[in-house]
Amino acid sequence: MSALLEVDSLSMRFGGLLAVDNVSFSVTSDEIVAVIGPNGAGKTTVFNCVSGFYHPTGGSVSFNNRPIQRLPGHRIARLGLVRTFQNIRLFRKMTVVENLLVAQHTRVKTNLLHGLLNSRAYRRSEEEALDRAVEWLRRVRLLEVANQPAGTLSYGQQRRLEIARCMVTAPKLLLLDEPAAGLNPQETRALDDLLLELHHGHGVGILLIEHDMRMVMDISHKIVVLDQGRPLATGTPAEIQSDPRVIKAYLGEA
Ligand SMILES: Nc1ncnc2c1ncn2[C@@H]1O[C@H](COP(=O)(O)OP(=O)(O)OP(=O)(O)O)[C@@H](O)[C@H]1O
Repeated sequence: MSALLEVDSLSMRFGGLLAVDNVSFSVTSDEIVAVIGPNGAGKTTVFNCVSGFYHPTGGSVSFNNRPIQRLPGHRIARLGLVRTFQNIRLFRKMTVVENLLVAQHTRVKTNLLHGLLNSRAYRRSEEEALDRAVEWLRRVRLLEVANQPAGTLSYGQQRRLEIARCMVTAPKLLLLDEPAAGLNPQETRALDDLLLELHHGHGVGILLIEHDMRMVMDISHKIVVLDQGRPLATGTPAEIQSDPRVIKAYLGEA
């Protein structure tokens, strides 16, 4: 299967600091790929380069065979590459369902005039957006809290809402920055199931940064290990777990 995301010789320099140094990897729509490494290894910087928050200072990023390293984040999102953040970023005062409706506004195909005239096309697209929101709330088990302000949800629920917010835009690739952070073991297991369902049931490629090694080893097909910005190893969970360089740099510390 050809790669959905191709990261080639990626580098990112901040003044004197080379935060990402010559990193290459790929993700197909058939894969769950994890990026791991000690604190400060450059994981989030790689995500920021891939999702258009930073323009890399070297190398290239292509998505569906199209170079994206110079595109702004919103254009990349429209191509089908969407992300979550380490710190949850929801509209806390809006209700859960409103968060999912807002997320779809770049997608709903109507213009301002249609909206002003309350045309049939506009109403239909709004109805479809609501149907999609409800469907995803059901899948992430948040339907019963649909009308509560997002800020009142538990941490685990907010994490699931963030994923639903990505999914209503029908992405091809989902980037998740520490999705299990702050979750209890039970919630983390539920997250495993959700990610596997997205992958199997919806054909979405997944690239995640995660410190929870149990989760990484259980659900990833491929793991990319970074250390001080540099690529240390890439392989299957079994290969990574038995790689002495990785054990020394990372797993040995855990
Ligand atoms: N905007 C920035 N300006 C300057 N330095 C930065 C910037 N963003 C990141 N860095 C530096 O780049 C290095 C890599 O940081 P990054 O956040 O990518 O690491 P990480 O692997 O995601 O770490 P963590 O696991 O703690 O989230 C760090 O030394 C960090 O201080």
